[in-house]
Amino acid sequence: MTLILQDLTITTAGRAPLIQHFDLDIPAGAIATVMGPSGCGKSTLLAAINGSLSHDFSLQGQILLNGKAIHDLPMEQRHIGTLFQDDLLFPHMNVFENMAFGIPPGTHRRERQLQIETALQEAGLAGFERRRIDTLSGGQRARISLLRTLLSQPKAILLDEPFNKLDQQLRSQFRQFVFDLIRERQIPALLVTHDSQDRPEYGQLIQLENNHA
Ligand SMILES: Nc1ncnc2c1ncn2[C@@H]1O[C@H](COP(=O)(O)OP(=O)(O)OP(=O)(O)O)[C@@H](O)[C@H]1O
Repeated sequence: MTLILQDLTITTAGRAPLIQHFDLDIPAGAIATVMGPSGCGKSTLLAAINGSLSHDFSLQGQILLNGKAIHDLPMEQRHIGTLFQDDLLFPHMNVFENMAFGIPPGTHRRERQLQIETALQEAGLAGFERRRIDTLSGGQRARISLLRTLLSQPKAILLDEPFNKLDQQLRSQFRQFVFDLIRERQIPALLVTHDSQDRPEYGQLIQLENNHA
């Protein structure tokens, strides 16, 4: 699986292009990092990739996932998982119910149960199925959120500052957990961050400028 961005230009009416002639090639299991000042277009770039770009923007160029052009497909057909600063879990539901949202519809009940159980075991959270989200620690919630994304079998993962709300120690633990799973599953990933410590030791670094001021 590879994610390739080819000659991407993102514009909005009446302003200089936000992103211009942008190229990036992310092989399976690699994590590329995008950094840059506030407003330079990091989140907009991710939105262009996962199909949630606002209609205020226009996009030129190509986005290829495993060789297939996805830039004209609706979000649900792109198979891209995104993790945000907020874990977007439903606090009053339990872990099982939250994780079940990640599993493709039509999956048999027993199979769904097995997938959730296995994922929890691998993450050191065996037996957490019936725990309500609002009784979990920040680190546990972060892990559940990543597991839910992985259950949807994404072909690429976008990380939009997902470590931001965690304190220093949890932050480095969760970062390692995310990086290890991405490498293990051989999924291409794109990380957006303000903090150079969030970068994996390997992978490209792309510095965006603020062209849009
Ligand atoms: N719907 C929109 N229409 C027009 N301009 C927009 C829209 N949404 C965002 N922008 C502008 O696009 C630019 C890029 O925003 P974006 O959120 O991608 O930046 P960012 O690099 O992710 O910033 P931050 O680090 O603060 O999250 C900003 O100047 C923002 O004001």
